[in-house]
Amino acid sequence: MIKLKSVSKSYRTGGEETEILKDVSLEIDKGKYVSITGPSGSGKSTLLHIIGGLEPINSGEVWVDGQPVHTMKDNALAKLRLKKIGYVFQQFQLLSTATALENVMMPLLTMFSSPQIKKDAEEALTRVGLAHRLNHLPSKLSGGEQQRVALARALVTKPEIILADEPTGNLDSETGKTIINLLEKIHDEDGVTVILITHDPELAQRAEESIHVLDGRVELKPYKVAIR
Ligand SMILES: Nc1ncnc2c1ncn2[C@@H]1O[C@H](COP(=O)(O)OP(=O)(O)OP(=O)(O)O)[C@@H](O)[C@H]1O
Repeated sequence: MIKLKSVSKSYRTGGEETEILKDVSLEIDKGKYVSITGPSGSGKSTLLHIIGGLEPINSGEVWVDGQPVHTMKDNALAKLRLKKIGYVFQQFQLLSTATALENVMMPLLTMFSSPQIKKDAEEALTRVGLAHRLNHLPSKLSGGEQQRVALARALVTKPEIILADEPTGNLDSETGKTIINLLEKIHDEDGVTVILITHDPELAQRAEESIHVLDGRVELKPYKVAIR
């Protein structure tokens, strides 16, 4: 379960404080598929970063799987992220000098011995349909393939939560759909909690619940039947 209790977040730039999230409370049950929508600049990424322990808050509480993210020190946060959370970003964020396989092995390097790392990374890449692209550099892959590598990298640690920040934003709509289909498959098969930021209302409605961010507040609305 992910729980935010009265969370406020502001940024200070040039001596000016801008409040992005105001007294936000919400709960996301384990295994849910949730979309986050809202206008540009409303604070969607900020909210995702707060949930993932990447961004400190000004006040309130953030709980992830019973752990108090708001009070945890950097080391403990890094462990929590590594063990429980997989990230997928709009810009893929792959290491350009490393092959697909090496990119996916990266999160595991601190966790296991090397034969196991390679096997797990190959498995993750096979799962996203890239068994034939293991040794390609990102520059030799299409945008959709790069995002699939990023998805494999997020999966490889067997996370409980996948946070996806507009993963289709840099892809054409058909390629974007293949990424969303994969995310949905992973959610359905592994029971992973998925939180997806999207500007596409059609994609947002495929989730079980949607969080709408507007003027610093959030509204959580259930979709009675996920449209798939
Ligand atoms: N590190 C930062 N320092 C100062 N202001 C920031 C910082 N990060 C984000 N902001 C501001 O906070 C607001 C919310 O940003 P955020 O990226 O969360 O919005 P978003 O809803 O994800 O936007 P988009 O849909 O355009 O990606 C924006 O006005 C942004 O300029």
